[in-house]
Amino acid sequence: MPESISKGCPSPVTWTGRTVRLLDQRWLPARETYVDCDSSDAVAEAIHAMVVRGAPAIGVAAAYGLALAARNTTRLDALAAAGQRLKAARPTAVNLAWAVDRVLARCKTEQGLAADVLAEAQAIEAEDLRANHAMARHGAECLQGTVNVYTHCNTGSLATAGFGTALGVVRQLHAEGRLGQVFVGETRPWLQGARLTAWELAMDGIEPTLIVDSAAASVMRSGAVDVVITGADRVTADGDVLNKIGTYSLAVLARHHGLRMMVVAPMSTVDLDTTSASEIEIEQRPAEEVTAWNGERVAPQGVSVFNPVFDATPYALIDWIVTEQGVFTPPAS
Ligand SMILES: CSC[C@H](O)[C@@H](O)C(=O)COP(=O)(O)O
Repeated sequence: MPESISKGCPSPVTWTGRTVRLLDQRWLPARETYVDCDSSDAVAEAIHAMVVRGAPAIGVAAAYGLALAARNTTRLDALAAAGQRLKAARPTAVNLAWAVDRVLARCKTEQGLAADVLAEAQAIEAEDLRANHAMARHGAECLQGTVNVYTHCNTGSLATAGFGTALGVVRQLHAEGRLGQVFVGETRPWLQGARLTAWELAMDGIEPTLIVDSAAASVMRSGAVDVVITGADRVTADGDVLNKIGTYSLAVLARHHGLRMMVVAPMSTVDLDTTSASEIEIEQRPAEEVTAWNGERVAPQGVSVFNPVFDATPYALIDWIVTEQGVFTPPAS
């Protein structure tokens, strides 16, 4: 398997030397457009607006955002302030704060600051790509024979430095000729599954079966799925998994139907400073994401909306947490 991104899928984040170029994921697959950010604050805004999304990808974008900031200042306190604004763009995926902290930790002196920041951002990007390929191999090794998969959200090249986390395992199974059917949940309200995962897989010649999220239970009951494979936005020290809203429901359903649940995430997603999910801020997004459909209002005016974009799945419901350093399994209960 070549150490590259999947065939044909454009990179979500590109350092151009003058700007951070972001593939605007809000309009995919209908329109392939790019946003050129020329400041760290523009990158922070783009992360907040979900021009770029996916835990590892926002970490890479933030690291390059600091590279932009370091072109305009040699002051470490100014760089740290830019880092704080980047971290505040989205609270749940720990890769964002991890990447900012890692870049800042490298910057001990004002001399050669711009080059140091850029080198660290490039290292973060390269390491993420390598981690994805390692996780793909580890994840596929956990599974025997031909495997029918259910996956959620988008965890592919668009969400990472390339290849993907959960989708990397799907790609690996495909490369080994062991991929059966792949069910992709549409992932309301932002439709990462329908818009992004289905698009990415098609580019690799993998034909997914797209379903509405609420069809998951009956598809599992029909016997068409062997394993649910998702990514993560944060894994706590206790092994709780924060991931796209709906992941917890899928884990409960998988356990009820006797299916396996695999979470695939690089060590940059593992937050050993947090013990359990209850300590983590779950991002809430605007009501309009739920009350409107394709720009048209569908819910009555004034309806109250609760729109958390992540949920927490307890470790006990997970069979494997796959990282580039190896596979963790919960202790037998
Ligand atoms: C590999 S990215 C981490 C996740 O598994 C991904 O599915 C996810 O939840 C991303 O959320 P998003 O809100 O689209 O940034």
